[in-house]
Amino acid sequence: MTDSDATALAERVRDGELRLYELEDHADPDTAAAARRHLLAEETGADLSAVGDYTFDAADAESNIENMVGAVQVPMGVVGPLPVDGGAAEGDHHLPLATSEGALLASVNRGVSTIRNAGGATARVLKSGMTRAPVFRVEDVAKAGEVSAWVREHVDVLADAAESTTSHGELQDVTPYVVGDSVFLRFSYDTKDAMGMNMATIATEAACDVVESETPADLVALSGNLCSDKKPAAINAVEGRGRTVAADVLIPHEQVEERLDTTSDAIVEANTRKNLVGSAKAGALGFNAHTANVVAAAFLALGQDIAQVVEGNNAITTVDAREDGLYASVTIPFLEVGNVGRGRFPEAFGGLEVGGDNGGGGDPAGSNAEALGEVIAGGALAGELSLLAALSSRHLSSAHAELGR
Ligand SMILES: CC(C)(COP(=O)([O-])OP(=O)([O-])OC[C@H]1O[C@@H](n2cnc3c(N)ncnc32)[C@H](O)[C@@H]1OP(=O)([O-])[O-])[C@@H](O)C(=O)NCCC(=O)NCCSC(=O)C[C@@](C)(O)CC(=O)[O-]
Ligand SMILES: NC(=O)C1=CN([C@@H]2O[C@H](COP(=O)(O)OP(=O)(O)OC[C@H]3O[C@@H](n4cnc5c(N)ncnc54)[C@H](OP(=O)(O)O)[C@@H]3O)[C@@H](O)[C@H]2O)C=CC1
Repeated sequence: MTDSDATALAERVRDGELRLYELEDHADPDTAAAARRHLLAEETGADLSAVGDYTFDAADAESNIENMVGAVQVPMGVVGPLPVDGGAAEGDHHLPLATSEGALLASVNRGVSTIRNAGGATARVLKSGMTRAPVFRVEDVAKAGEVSAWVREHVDVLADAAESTTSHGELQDVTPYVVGDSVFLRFSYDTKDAMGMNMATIATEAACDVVESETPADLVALSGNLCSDKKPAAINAVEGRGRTVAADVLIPHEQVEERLDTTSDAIVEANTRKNLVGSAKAGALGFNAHTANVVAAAFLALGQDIAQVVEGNNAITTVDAREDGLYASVTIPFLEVGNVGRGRFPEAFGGLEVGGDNGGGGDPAGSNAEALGEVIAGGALAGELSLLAALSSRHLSSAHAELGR
């Protein structure tokens, strides 16, 4: 690619000959991106040289982005080693976290070193199922009842149709929900080592064809918002979505005092009044301090779908001053993670292995993605412990003044 190629391409857009989004039909993806940067810089006066200084071939991102201009760079750090005794994860793990929030990594790292010193975290994926819930229109509630009954009696027929579109996914169940003349069918899939949103959507569309041909239901929208993707929703908090994962640890009281500069009782009171009572009064769906910080930073660093952090924030943090130590847990009802699939854009993060191996070779199938979920849950637990400690020892603002400014 030469700059003159990009400039010439930009000229053709400016002259109205080409549309901005069709430049890859006329030049290689890197030149197309350069032409868009040229036009954007000209219009805005912005210096886009850093945006254009990316290290991967733009062609490798073609299934991840449209109208590409370049790449954004976010500082990435690492916390660990975090020992995780998981259902899938085992041993010590380093968790990369990408963020622009000063003090966050120091805090999570403090929680990690406290957990490590106490012998490590235990973690388990308690349920796994990626959901897609199309909405259908019917004549009336009598027909809605008829469609629901048909669906319940023909899950196997729907599974045949759905599973014909994938060589990995398995339909677990289909649950009908009715509101007047609307019927929602919440399909849940075992997506193995993939996060599975594309898989579930493609498979569900095939199943919808069967519902429309066999029942009086007419499909209105392939996603009826009861899935519920990228929106905080109680159905996910109760039923789970993606991986439902929990992590916990028991920290001797003296280690709480030595490493977190506070007491177990102070942490318990802060969690009760803040994460439980405060969240309840706020009408929050999640009862935690900042699990979204760790989920977002891990998703960014590991090429997950960053919009699905919405779900990761609906965690519940519990702490209890037991006789033999401070018991702490984080339960994340829906963590949508995967180790395989184009959506992860491995070129961006260099295929860092976290939890299980990168890719789809989990044995049993799905265990790589489960291990990733367990390590992220362990990181979220570390972040909860450290922030609760900082709040109860009154170090929050000083930490951010020192590290975040
Ligand atoms: C900042 C600290 C950790 C100091 O805490 P400290 O105890 O003074 O730190 P320390 O120097 O004694 O080191 C203790 C451990 O911290 C780690 N550590 C210490 N410094 C670093 C560093 N530079 N880089 C990496 N790791 C670091 C490190 O692990 C070290 O242990 P070691 O490994 O040496 O045995 C503490 O004051 C703290 O955690 N404060 C809380 C800050 C925080 O959690 N911020 C993020 C959340 S704020 C937010 O976005 C959410 C919020 C608050 O709005 C949500 C809500 O509403 O609640
Ligand atoms: N479509 C939508 O409505 C939405 C899509 N997304 C996007 O979806 C993407 C994630 O969806 P996802 O389906 O995971 O991604 P991909 O479609 O990118 O990849 C998943 C595919 O990888 C294949 N595969 C290969 N090996 C394995 C294995 N061991 N386990 C499981 N699958 C394997 C499967 O193909 P096969 O099925 O052919 O066997 C599977 O469908 C992200 O980019 C996200 O942003 C997010 C929200 C909504």
